[in-house]
Amino acid sequence: MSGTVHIAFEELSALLRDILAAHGCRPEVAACIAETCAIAERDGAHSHGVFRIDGYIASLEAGWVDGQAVPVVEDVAPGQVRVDAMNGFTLPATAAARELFVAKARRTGLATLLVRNSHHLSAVWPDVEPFAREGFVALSMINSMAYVVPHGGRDAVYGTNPIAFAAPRSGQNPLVFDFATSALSHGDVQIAAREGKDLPAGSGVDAQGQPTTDPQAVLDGGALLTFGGHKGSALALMIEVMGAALTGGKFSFEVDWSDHPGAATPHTGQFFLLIDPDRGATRPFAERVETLVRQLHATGVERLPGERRYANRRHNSLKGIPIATDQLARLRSLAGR
Ligand SMILES: NC(=O)C1=CN([C@@H]2O[C@H](COP(=O)(O)OP(=O)(O)OC[C@H]3O[C@@H](n4cnc5c(N)ncnc54)[C@H](OP(=O)(O)O)[C@@H]3O)[C@@H](O)[C@H]2O)C=CC1
Ligand SMILES: O=C([O-])C1=[NH+]CCC1
Repeated sequence: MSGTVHIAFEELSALLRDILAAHGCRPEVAACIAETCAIAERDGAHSHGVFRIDGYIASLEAGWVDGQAVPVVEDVAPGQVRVDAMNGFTLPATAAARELFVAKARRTGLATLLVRNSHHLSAVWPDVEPFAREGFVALSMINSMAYVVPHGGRDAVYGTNPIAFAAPRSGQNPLVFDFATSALSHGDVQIAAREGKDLPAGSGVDAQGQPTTDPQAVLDGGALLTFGGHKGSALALMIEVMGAALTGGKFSFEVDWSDHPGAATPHTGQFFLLIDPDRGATRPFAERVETLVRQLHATGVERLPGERRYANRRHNSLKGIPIATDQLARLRSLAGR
């Protein structure tokens, strides 16, 4: 049986960077994906941590995504930036547009960033949290691949379509949440299948459209449901509109990787909105957010979204990130070490 070791964030990030570089990513691309993947592992978001490295490699090896792509940034309006990721990953595309995007939001009070022709396989809160640390309210949405049946429909049309939100707090880590609009993320279904665990009732259907709690039945031609019935379904709909129709990316149901067996990175689009709260009517905004948080605590709320991740971050930054020894050995061999 494999034991567990603890590894420093920088060491894990460097290891993942070497793996991605060894599989065809240029250095800047490898660096930003490795960092986000290591952040997810450090903060305890295992569905989008090192477990995803095989998906990145599979998409690169299948020729589905271009690890060498150089994104093209377009300055289209006073409050709007577009990026064509050129069939590369989303993270380097947003990194390339970041400076212009932030400058526009500062100048005009708000700005949108529309990324298309891009592949996203990571957790979404690392995309928005840094903006809140710079004082912005940030929102992001991404559509993915058709794994989710719309409420009232028969077949999968939507992706697991996550939404992420971040806002500054006064003297505290930003208020952050992000989640899939499906009952579960596809990553959690894969992990449940690997660990031989059942899914919660009401999260998925099998290939015949019958309710199932068997993760393998969901993976083998079945589908997920949206969370919260028609309400989650409406959010998933909005994310298709914002992530694909608005950005110029593909709808989740248009992602066709049948010619690229093994590919695992959805080729769609990502929407970002930044708002400068200093242009709002409440100043200081972050203090106003604290008034709400105090009321939540007063009514007995002990856990705000994001707090588990911040606690994991504090702990694992001190003690190291736990990782199974056989998984670490495998990562080292993938890096050619
Ligand atoms: N790139 C992509 O296309 C996709 C990415 N994803 C990513 O997968 C990850 C997991 O998604 P998902 O499984 O839906 O999210 P989770 O259900 O794990 O978490 C959802 C959010 O709710 C918070 N939360 C969870 N439980 C509680 C609680 N009891 N009280 C208060 N807050 C709570 C979490 O905070 P905390 O983390 O602090 O617990 C988090 O912000 C996300 O990071 C998402 O971005 C998902 C789908 C597609
Ligand atoms: O877990 C998930 O649902 C996904 N993660 C990246 C694409 C879809």
